[in-house]
Amino acid sequence: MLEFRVVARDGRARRGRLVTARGVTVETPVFMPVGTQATVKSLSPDELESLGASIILGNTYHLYLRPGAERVARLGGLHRFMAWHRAILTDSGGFQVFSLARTRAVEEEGVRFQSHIDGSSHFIRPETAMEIQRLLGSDIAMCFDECTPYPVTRDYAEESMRRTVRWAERCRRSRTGDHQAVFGIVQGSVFADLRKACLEALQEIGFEGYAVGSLSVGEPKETMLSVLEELAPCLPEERPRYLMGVGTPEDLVEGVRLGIDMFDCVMPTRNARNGALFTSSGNLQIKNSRFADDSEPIERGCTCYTCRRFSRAYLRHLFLARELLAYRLNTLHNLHYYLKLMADIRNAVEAGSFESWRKDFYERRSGGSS
Ligand SMILES: CCOC(=O)Nc1nc2cc3nc(NC)[nH]c3cc2c(=O)[nH]1
Ligand SMILES: [Zn+2]
Repeated sequence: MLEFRVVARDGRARRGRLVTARGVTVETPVFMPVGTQATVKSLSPDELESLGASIILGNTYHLYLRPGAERVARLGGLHRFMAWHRAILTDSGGFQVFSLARTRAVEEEGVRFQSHIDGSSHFIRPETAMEIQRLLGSDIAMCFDECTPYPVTRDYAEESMRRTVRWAERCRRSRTGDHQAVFGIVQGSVFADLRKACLEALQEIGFEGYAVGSLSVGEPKETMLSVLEELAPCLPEERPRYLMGVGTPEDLVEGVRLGIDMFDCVMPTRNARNGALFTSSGNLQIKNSRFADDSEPIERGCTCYTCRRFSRAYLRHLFLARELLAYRLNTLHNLHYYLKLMADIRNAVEAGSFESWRKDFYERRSGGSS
């Protein structure tokens, strides 16, 4: 059973503590680095630990296609396979099937799709998604849902949401792994009444945590925030709240302010590989020629491995030379930035000073008192 306690509140923001059934503690609000193919790209598990990561994401869709869930189970499960002994949340693959797979057909029974790797045909039912996550042995499994694109008509959103609820029922009844919690995913696109109807139906079924799906799928920022503003307070107080696929540093701050506990996003790791680096005053693109002779670190005062040792000039050189070390050093910095941001947010919520911390956060980003 997944334990969760809110230990402090500051407005709608919550400071909480998750303890997985295996006994791993996750301080919330938390950012979960994405480890799509059983690795957070370019980093070792020891480096992830030293960055302070407590929980990472694994992608069911990818691991099902390669190397296969049965193979990972035969080798002792995902934690042992990738030597990561803290917490793992696996997504159900719903989003990947909708965003990655070639040709797909959604039926009541499940989703038919072709692998983006070799074009082979597959059919995933909600029960299959839960079986895959059981074999992987993650600490938190996600229901198989239908991620609704943006924009859609209200009828489409309602039809899709009702299917997600029927699938959630089937997921709840599926056999799950020992010590594995299951989260439901709230759908309903941008329609507040559909979102609330979905949440009520999911609470009827009963889950250990509740995720907000189909956001950060191309909708305007203010639309995402208004959906959250209305929905977040309705999510069960005493259960973890997870906003999927979000987001930029500003999104994390606003998500916490609206009562979200858990976040995942490929941004820090993907941007690192594209040379886009996060700093307190905004992003910098390391390949920019203005850094050619810059002996400063990415960000003065950043305590990450990269900033303690290397100059912007060196990082630009590595990036232009497509040296593998570029991806590692950029990723170490960006993940450090995200994980440190969440640690600062946790301290501010705990101290009851989140609003003043938030004001400083924005001042620094608008080139204020840096
Ligand atoms: C992480 C759990 O994912 C699932 O099992 N289904 C799911 N995943 C999503 C991932 C998303 N990423 C973004 N933006 C980058 N939006 C997302 C929505 C979903 C979703 O509705 N449903
Ligand atoms: Zn740094």
